Amino acid sequence: MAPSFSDADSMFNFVVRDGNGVKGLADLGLSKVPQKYVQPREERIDKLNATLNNNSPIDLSKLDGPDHDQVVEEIATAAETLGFFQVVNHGVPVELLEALKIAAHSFFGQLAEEKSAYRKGVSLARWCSMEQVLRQRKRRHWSGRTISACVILMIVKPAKFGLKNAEQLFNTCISREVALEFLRISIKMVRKLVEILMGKLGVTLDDAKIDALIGLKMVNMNFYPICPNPELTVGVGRHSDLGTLTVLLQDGIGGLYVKVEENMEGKKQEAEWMEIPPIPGALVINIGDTLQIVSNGRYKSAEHRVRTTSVQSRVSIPVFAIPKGTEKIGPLPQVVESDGVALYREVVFEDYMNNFFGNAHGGKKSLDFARIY
Ligand SMILES: O=C(O)CCC(=O)C(=O)O
Ligand SMILES: [Fe+2]
Repeated sequence: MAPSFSDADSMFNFVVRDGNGVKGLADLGLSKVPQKYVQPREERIDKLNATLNNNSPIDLSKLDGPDHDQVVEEIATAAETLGFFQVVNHGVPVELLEALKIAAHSFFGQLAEEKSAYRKGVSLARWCSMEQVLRQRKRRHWSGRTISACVILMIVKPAKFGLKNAEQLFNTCISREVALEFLRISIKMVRKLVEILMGKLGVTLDDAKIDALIGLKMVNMNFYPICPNPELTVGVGRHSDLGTLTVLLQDGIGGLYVKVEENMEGKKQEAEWMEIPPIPGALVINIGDTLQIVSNGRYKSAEHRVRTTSVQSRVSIPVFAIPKGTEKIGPLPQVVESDGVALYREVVFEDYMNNFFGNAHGGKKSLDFARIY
């Protein structure tokens, strides 16, 4: 029998405590989402009012040929304007991308009891409903995700953590080799992109400095169950990513929207939302807050959000490349010198991160923590 959710806690218990996730709600076959998931009008995503980003994906293999400079230009321009672009010929084999998407579906397709082996406090490879993260919020997101910063630690050194179920996770959903390969190639690409973007600022960073910017890697798996009311809900609300760069694998369903605040001439305009459409074989790259700070505002950390879907469940797998907590993050001196002013102060990344996760912030307010002007 379907649970009745007579009070605020009973639904939370069903979704979080009992490990059913939002998927559990979706599986009840509700004809309308519970009120808690209905977003205020200004947060809803109006598909018909959004534009489509029809930029061609950037072909990274051309970095090794005569078109090198043009490709560098395309990358820098995208980072300076939208803060989002897509890449092909990135080195991750298509079969590997497919295996990752299947793994995400198979993880979330497990029974609540099976997934509970990975719940917070039980396993370092943990999964949670967005609710767990967003309990304080008035309105909830129609999605679930694994928080797998620790998965990465485990795929590298599972024994160190004494976690038997790390093996189990990787046997059930994906082989450790596949996950590691994705991480390895993605990070190689991130390193290259950081070098290129820094180069365009006139700065050459040594390996240690690049490591400082991308020292931690987190891989999440996001799951957006079928939703009866995509027009009323959000999969993930407006936010920017906190790190340096994010590499995102999205499946073919679509629903990722980026806020466009400037027109082609770089002038402020009334914000519009633009969909980043799925392109088979491509990976999405976006700039995070850290890179905006380090570049003194030259590269744009893009505000984005995700629509829910009524057709088929959607998965996405972001790799977040972020600094280590102890790193100090601030505008690069060479850039400040040429700009004549520092727009951000130097912050310890851990403080930035605590502020980022500790406060419900709509959009890009997270950057205010470091902003001077
Ligand atoms: O699912 C997506 O397309 C994007 C997810 C996202 O923005 C995130 O995990 O930070
Ligand atoms: Fe994001």
